[in-house]
Formats: sequence, structure tokens, C-alpha cells
Amino acid sequence: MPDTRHAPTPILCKDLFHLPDGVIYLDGNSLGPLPKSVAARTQSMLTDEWGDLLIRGWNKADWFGQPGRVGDVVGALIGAPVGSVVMGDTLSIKVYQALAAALALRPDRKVVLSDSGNFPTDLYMARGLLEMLGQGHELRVVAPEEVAGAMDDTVAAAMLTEVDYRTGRRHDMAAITRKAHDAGAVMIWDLAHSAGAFPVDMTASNAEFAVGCTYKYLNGGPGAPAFIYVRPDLSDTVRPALQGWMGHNAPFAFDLDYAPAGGIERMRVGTPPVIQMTALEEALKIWDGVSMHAVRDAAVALMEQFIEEVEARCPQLTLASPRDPAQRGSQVSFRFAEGYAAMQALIDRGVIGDFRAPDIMRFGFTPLYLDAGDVTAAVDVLDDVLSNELWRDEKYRAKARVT
Ligand SMILES: Cc1ncc(COP(=O)(O)O)c(C=O)c1O
Ligand SMILES: Nc1c(O)cccc1C(=O)C[C@H](N)C(=O)O
Repeated sequence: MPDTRHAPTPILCKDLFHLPDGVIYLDGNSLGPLPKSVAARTQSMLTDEWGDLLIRGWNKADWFGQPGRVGDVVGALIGAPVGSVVMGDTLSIKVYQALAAALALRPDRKVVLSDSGNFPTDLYMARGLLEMLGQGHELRVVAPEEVAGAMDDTVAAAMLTEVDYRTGRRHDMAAITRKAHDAGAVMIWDLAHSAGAFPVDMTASNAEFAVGCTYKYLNGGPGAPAFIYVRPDLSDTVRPALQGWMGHNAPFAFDLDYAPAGGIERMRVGTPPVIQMTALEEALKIWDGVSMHAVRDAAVALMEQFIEEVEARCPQLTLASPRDPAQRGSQVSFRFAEGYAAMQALIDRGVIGDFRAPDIMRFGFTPLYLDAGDVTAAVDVLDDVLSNELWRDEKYRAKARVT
């Protein structure tokens, strides 16, 4: 049978991105590059909307409806139905909201299950929430491989990031969600390293909540708003912990009592970041007609090529990511004791990846703007840095504030 998943739109659309000359960008898993059209669209938002419309922009440019409208676009990319995703705030805030709402669904249970591969802010937000609730909850953090086995009838909510930000290890979302539900727990997925990287099917997973950011594979820019998904059968009843006026059912009634909006809108909090949301809305147009399955297939091909070439030419590095692409997100990580300095030396030569302590060199693969030639060119530079020990230069030891 022909593979009907593949849309005719070319996956490689490098020309749509602003990429500096001489740069091979392997860090779209941390901050996606600028889609060219975003600059003009943001400029027009500033002058034509904020500038000329002034306060009228809320209605005339429908700034008010933007979090839901953009949420639907993101929803389509993560297999979520219209009206189940809303944008706003940072991912840390959305994690807090999802977990608070999940715990309210299981008041008799006291354990939040997560794993040591989770991004620290998710765990920090969870601990802060549990401390504030003061109801004797426990945050149970196990190794990623132990999550399924740790799902028992004490677990109120399992809160996991699908792809480990350091190793790229990917949980089996469907299987773990099933385990959670079999144990009577609520499931929350952080899709920070999934949305825009490979197909996600929130509906099929049956998970209650998902959250994610849009500045990585969705190219919304630094500080782009996060998203939250609530399973449609719950969205009219979940309890919003952050009861902001924009999630009220009648914000402009200015009622002194809070009454949550119907549906996903109740997960809004305050005034949305309209300039940044406009940049994101424009950036998301890149995905029109793009098959996420085709993106995934192309990303796997690039990752396999990278691993093969690195292992053949750079014996100093040890693969830290799962070898099986099915168990990996869209990044490849290698361990190297001098990884920080080696990454700085690479960046100095135009190959931009990043480093995660203690020894992980991380490379993201985004086939929208990377091809096989880029992979080989990046490995050429890596080989040079390692075989000539260019990382020994003192200038590569200075620790930057943000890595
Ligand atoms: C899994 C995960 N959660 C949360 C965050 C960060 O959240 P925020 O956007 O609030 O900084 C990141 C990356 O920074 C992440 O990778
Ligand atoms: N959100 C970031 C930021 O504001 C500054 C620097 C890095 C980030 C990141 O997104 C880091 C990323 N989540 C990671 O996987 O390491």
C-alpha cells in the first residue's frame, strides 16, 4: 500500500529561515531559528496594530482571541482537537496549572510521580505547589526506566517530559499513559521536546493534560508563550489554580467573584504577550501542509547519519542517546569529559549545539533547515576539534552565564 502519510510539501525549507552565513544550527531543540516572515509580521503588528489600532486592537485585530486561535494551530500539531489547547505564560506556569488541576481530580491520593530525566523547572514547580498545598503530598522521582513499575495506587498524578532534555531518551507515551490510568492516576505530559519534532497524538494517548513550549521546534522565539492541553471531557470542570481574569467566564463584567470560563479558556491567566504571540502565530505558518511524519522520517535519517559519522570519525565521544531511533526524540547526545570546552570550540567554528552538565554535548536535528550536507560538514568540524584537541585553548574554558 502506498504511504499516504507523506504530504507533497518539501520538508527542507531552509530559505524560509534566517540562518547566519557559515552557521550549521544544531540547537533548534533549545531555541528555534527566526523564520524570515516573522520580522515583517512583527513589525506590522507593532505599527499597524499596536501603533494605529491602539486599544482597539483587542477587538479589531482580535488580540483577545489569539491564545485560543494559536492554541488550535498548536493543537493540530500535537493531535489535539480544536478547542483543547490554549496559549499563554511560560511553560513553568503551565506545569503548575496542569499539576494543580490534576491533583484536584485525585484528592485522596498524595503522590506525584516523575523521573530524574525531567527538566528541573518541572520538578521545582511541582515541589513548590506541593509545599504550598501543605496536604502531605510527596514528589516521587524515579529513574526514567523505572516509571512504569512505580505506577501504583498511591499515585495521584504522573508528570513526565516525553523526551529527556539531556539524553534524548523518549518515553512510550501511549504505554505509560495506559499504566497511569490502570493505576487510577492522572497523566500529564510535558511536550517541550516533542511538539514540532515528531508526531504526537494527544487524543490517542488519552492523557488528561499536556503542556509545552513553543520556542524550540515551533520557532516562536525566545520567551514565546507556552501551551496547555486539557482533555475535552474535563475542560469544563477542571479547577484552575491560577484564577486570573482572562480565564473568567466574563472578564469584562468585572465581577468581584471568580467564575471560570467554559472549556480550555479557563486555563488562561492574565493579559497575553501579544507581540510575542504574533511572532509565534506567524512562525507556525511554516507548518502549513507539512507532514509531521515526514519531518520525523527526515530527522531520523539525519540523526542516524550523524551517529554513524561521529562514531566512525570521533572515537573520543560516547553515545549518550538511545541507539534505537524509536526511543529517541530529535536530538543526539554524546558524552565527552571536556564537552563544555569542545562545544565552545565547535560554536566558535559555526557549528552550534549545546552542552549539558556534567559531560553531554547535545545536537538537535530539525530537517526543516538541515540536510545531509550539513551533517557531514558538522562532523568535519567536530573531528577537527577533537583530533587536534582544539578544545584545549584556554578561551573555551570560560563558563558562560547561559549555556
Ligand atoms: C521539559 C522542559 N520544561 C520546561 C522548560 C522551561 O520552562 P520555561 O519556558 O518556563 O522556562 C524547558 C526548557 O527550558 C524544558 O525543556
Ligand atoms: N528556555 C531556555 C532559556 O530561556 C535559556 C536557555 C535555554 C533554555 C532552554 O530552553 C533549555 C532547554 N529547555 C533544555 O532542554 O536544556
